[in-house]
Amino acid sequence: MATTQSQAVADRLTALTGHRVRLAGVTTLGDVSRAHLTQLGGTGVFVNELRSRLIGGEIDFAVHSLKDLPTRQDEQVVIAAIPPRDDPRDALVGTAKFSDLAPGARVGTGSPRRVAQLRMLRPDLEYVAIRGNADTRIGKVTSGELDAVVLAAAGLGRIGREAEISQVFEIDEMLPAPGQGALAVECRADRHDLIELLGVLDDPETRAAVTAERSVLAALEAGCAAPVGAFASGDGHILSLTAAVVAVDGLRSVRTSTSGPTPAAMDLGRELAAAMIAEGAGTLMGEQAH
Ligand SMILES: NCc1[nH]cc(CCC(=O)O)c1CC(=O)O
Repeated sequence: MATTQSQAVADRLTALTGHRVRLAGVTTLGDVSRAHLTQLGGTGVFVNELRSRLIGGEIDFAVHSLKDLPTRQDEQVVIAAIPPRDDPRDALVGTAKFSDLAPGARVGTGSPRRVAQLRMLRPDLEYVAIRGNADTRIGKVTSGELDAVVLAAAGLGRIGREAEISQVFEIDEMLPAPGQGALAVECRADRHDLIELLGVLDDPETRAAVTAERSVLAALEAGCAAPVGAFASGDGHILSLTAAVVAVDGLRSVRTSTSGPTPAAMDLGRELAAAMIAEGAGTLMGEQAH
């Protein structure tokens, strides 16, 4: 997935600027370790290795899945571009549609956000914690070990396995992770010419949407492993933002929506998070902080 999405960004940059791009593959701890992501310190494990190569000058820019970026920005690097977003939704790869799975069916996902929301929809299924890349996860369905797995539709599209999707969850039933489906193109903060060059890849509408979503996450002081979903979309002027915190038992949730002027995306997220905390979101998250 990382190679495909990096190559797509490289090709687009070449098409728009004429600059040739050479891919430098980087294997991170997150790729090789079998430990659960939460034990490795979250998805920051994918990001830190790339950032240290940027800072060391070994590579000029890095392509990340935006949802894997910690909300606190490292000041030595900047997000020079956020390209147009792919499908932000979650998808089921399985033997049947979600509503048609038999009671007790085994559904794999490593994400507390997904488990919590799936439990709200189908408390009668068994949720199994899994890790590994998309191929490994899908393999557990093919082998019969699991009846279904839930993955990001965008990731499945990037690895050419969208044909195996049995159902795409609507945003209303399953709020995606903040930034899901979007990419971030990062470079060193002192490379002004490069920042300008990479700017051709930026999609302001996507940037505004993911800014609002990530601002909710930051204001809730939550990370990528938190059961927090957020999604924003707009018409270029007004941004609509919905966010939810769901207890992993799937019994309680705080869900709120708001809308406001697109340039105020950051404030919109912050205000929504404050409203969620007032409704008890902090308590819900605190319960799973152990
Ligand atoms: N945490 C891993 C990760 N990071 C980005 C994606 C998918 C692509 C995307 O959301 O941009 C995935 C896999 C998944 O959630 O299924």
